[in-house]
Amino acid sequence: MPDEASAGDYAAMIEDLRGFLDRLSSARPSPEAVRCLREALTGWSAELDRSQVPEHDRVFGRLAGLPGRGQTMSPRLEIVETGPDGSRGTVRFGRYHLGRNGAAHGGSIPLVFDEILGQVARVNGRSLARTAYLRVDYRSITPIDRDLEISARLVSVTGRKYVVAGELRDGPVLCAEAEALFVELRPGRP
Ligand SMILES: CCCCC/C=C\C/C=C\C/C=C\C/C=C\CCCC(=O)SCCNC(=O)CCNC(=O)[C@H](O)C(C)(C)COP(=O)(O)OP(=O)(O)OC[C@H]1O[C@@H](n2cnc3c(N)ncnc32)[C@H](O)[C@@H]1OP(=O)(O)O
Repeated sequence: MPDEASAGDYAAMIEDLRGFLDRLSSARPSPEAVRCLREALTGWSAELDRSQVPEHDRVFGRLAGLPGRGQTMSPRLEIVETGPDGSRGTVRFGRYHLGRNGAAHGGSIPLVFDEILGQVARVNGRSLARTAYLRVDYRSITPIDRDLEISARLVSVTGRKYVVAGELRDGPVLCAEAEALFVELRPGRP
């Protein structure tokens, strides 16, 4: 993990990256801008090639406490409250997550549910749990570019099995709901 000072920089860089992806996805850059961007990306890929590390030394997605735990794969999720019975927070789907007509892409919604529901299983579990199934019902379109409320609650625990349910809301509107089963890994199982 980075030290405290560089963790702050890393967190800010992840926010910049989210902003960049939003801008890129809603831009029509000129051919010259595309060429420049490509050159810059090629340079940064070469730089990052010099600091590749094994999985357990990665920083991306391992900064618990940061929105989205410091990763950009799923929309920006900020947990406001968490406990053994459940969690709640806010999530913002960016322009990067646009499907069509102002609605978030249907595949980006399970990503966020897997995150928040998985955290509830994790809080309750004795060891790591994996998603066995994740069912999402889309009830209404999920708008991008504004904070939505998301919640997860523990439904049942049966041996190694944790059933967790979640809701995504835009004010009074239920956008989607989900149910997932997380199964605690057997000892020694990768
Ligand atoms: C080192 C520092 C790390 C720092 C990290 C820092 C910060 C991170 C912070 C936070 C992270 C927080 C949250 C994490 C976020 C997201 C979580 C995402 C998790 C995933 O995204 S993970 C990827 C997708 N996931 C898979 O890649 C699973 C592939 N799969 C398997 O790995 C196995 O399949 C497994 C393990 C699921 C089960 O395998 P198994 O051998 O242990 O158990 P078995 O098959 O015996 O099932 C036991 C009982 O579950 C029932 N059961 C099983 N599957 C079922 C199904 N689908 N439907 C209904 N019932 C089912 C059986 O029927 C039986 O039930 P019963 O006991 O009643 O008979």
